[in-house]
Amino acid sequence: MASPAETYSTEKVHESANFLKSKMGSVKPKIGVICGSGLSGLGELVENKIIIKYTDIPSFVESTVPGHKGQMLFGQINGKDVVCMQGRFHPYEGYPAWVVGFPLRVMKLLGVDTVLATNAAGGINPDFKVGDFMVIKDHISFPGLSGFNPLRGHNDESFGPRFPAMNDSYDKKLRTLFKQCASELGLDNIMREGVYCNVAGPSYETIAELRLLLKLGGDAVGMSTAQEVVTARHCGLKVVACSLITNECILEYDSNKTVCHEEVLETSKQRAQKMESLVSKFIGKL
Ligand SMILES: O=P(O)(O)O[C@H]1O[C@H](CO)[C@@H](O)[C@H]1O
Ligand SMILES: Nc1nc2[nH]cnc2c(=O)[nH]1
Repeated sequence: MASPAETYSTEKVHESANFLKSKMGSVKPKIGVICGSGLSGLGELVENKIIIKYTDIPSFVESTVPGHKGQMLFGQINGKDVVCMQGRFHPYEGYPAWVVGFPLRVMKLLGVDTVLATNAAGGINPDFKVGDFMVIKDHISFPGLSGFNPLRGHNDESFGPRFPAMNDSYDKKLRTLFKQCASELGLDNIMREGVYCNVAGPSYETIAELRLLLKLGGDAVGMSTAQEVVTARHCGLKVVACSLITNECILEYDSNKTVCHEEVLETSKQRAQKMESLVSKFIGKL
């Protein structure tokens, strides 16, 4: 009989978590932060840092994408104990969906109850401008819908149910708090809310694909976050997520513009300070 594809192993998640517990000293993180492309600077907010490279953590893989540092930090942001992933894993790096979600289960075992995920995304909504922030209210995961779901395979009931609901993935109260923090920082003019389309990448989208995403109700597009959110929600973590709109999506055939990762990283660099102030304020209020 054929065996199911390789998937989570409970022992491996516990092994990673136990390794990290032995390194994180007296830090007791209830908050997990994931830094998106070019947003590793959020890690600079962490005080009294303990740094652990992904390559040293059992069952973690390498972060191969420019703008993702590939290390886990423990310490405090604005007085709150946090664990911060400076860099994430993407399916286009060749990793199965469960590997991309693996750190979220590890966070759960470390005591985390709330995850703040950030990402860089292209703006599909024509009202959005480069440099805007978009608090995510929902996602459409094309890989997830077509079988590339991190929960595929054996279900470990100790983490969550076989068929978890996802309609309330992006916590309403946390979204409101996030927007309120943006308001207090005078960022209302760049703060949006919308639907994140998760695509597999690594190629950016064609014009026809982007027009399809727009018609389907997408506001921004990127190659991450959904697998993390599905894994986090499955094991009962609360989620808030924010995209930085790093580039305009080209929807017209006569445009002479294009998109590249350098532009993505450049916009992230320009908005890093604002994102850091927002994240710090938000975490201080959790
Ligand atoms: O989603 P993050 O990791 O922020 O990065 C986004 O930016 C990269 C493409 O420029 C892709 O990895 C895409 O997902
Ligand atoms: N798929 C995709 N990912 C991105 N990440 C940052 N910008 C983009 C984009 O335009 N498309």
